Amino acid sequence: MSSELSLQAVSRHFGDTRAVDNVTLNIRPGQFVGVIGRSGAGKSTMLRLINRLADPTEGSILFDGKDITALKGKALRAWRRDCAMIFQQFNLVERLDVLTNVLIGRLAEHGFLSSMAMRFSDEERAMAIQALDRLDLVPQALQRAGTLSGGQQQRVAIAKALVQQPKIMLADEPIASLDPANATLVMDGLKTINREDGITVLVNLHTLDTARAYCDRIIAMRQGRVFFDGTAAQLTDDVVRDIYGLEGLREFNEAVTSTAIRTPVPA
Ligand SMILES: Nc1ncnc2c1ncn2[C@@H]1O[C@H](COP(=O)(O)OP(=O)(O)OP(=O)(O)O)[C@@H](O)[C@H]1O
Repeated sequence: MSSELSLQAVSRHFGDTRAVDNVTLNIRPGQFVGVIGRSGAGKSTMLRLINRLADPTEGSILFDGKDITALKGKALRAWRRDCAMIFQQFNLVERLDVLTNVLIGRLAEHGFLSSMAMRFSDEERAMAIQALDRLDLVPQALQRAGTLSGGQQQRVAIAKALVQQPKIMLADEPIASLDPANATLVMDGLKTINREDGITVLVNLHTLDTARAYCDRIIAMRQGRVFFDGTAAQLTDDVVRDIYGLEGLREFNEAVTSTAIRTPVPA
């Protein structure tokens, strides 16, 4: 199927650690997929393999039928543009204003010289303002990114990803440092983009409630393997207990409560 993302028996080992262990998944275009699991379960490594920040030890990853693990040079840069990544710590240039940070998302389209000069067209500026508008951030457009709250910074990061015009958005624990109100705004932003633009979203989450509320499909990982793959409705405590036993239920609930030990960024 066109634009399907497919992981085929993918593993990534670090010495004796099987960070990702024989994972096979097919993700249809436009799905909103949440990945949950205890710290160390392999969630980040899986996203990093998809956008080629890491390479698999075994297996292949296909998008649109093309093996993305074989891409190099220009083709690899094009894949990274198609597959935007959002990080827990926002990855913005704090001393630059919000609009410029969003425009940086366009640099993959520029040649070396125009990248160095950070020259952007009127059309690109309009695109960046429109992306900020969708995330309710136009009033902050000329403010330095470092002066925004954590939730606002994460929404800027989403706007920056959006102007890349990606086909997939990968988000590695985008709300783990945020308070609940800001976390809701960020998740709402991702959901709107998913619904309105049909962009596939794959998001690592620590809270089961968030996964249930937003995701069409939930994948739980344990020791590098897929431990559960289904809809939120299928993910009742009874189902988890039936399939995985009491130990599984305990692990499931533990897996998603570790947010409490993270330090929130002030709103
Ligand atoms: N670059 C690396 N070198 C060595 N080991 C690594 C590396 N990256 C990840 N690992 C190991 O792989 C396993 C999976 O890590 P990963 O970060 O993917 O888990 P995670 O589910 O994202 O955890 P968290 O929720 O804490 O981010 C862990 O045991 C981790 O220590």
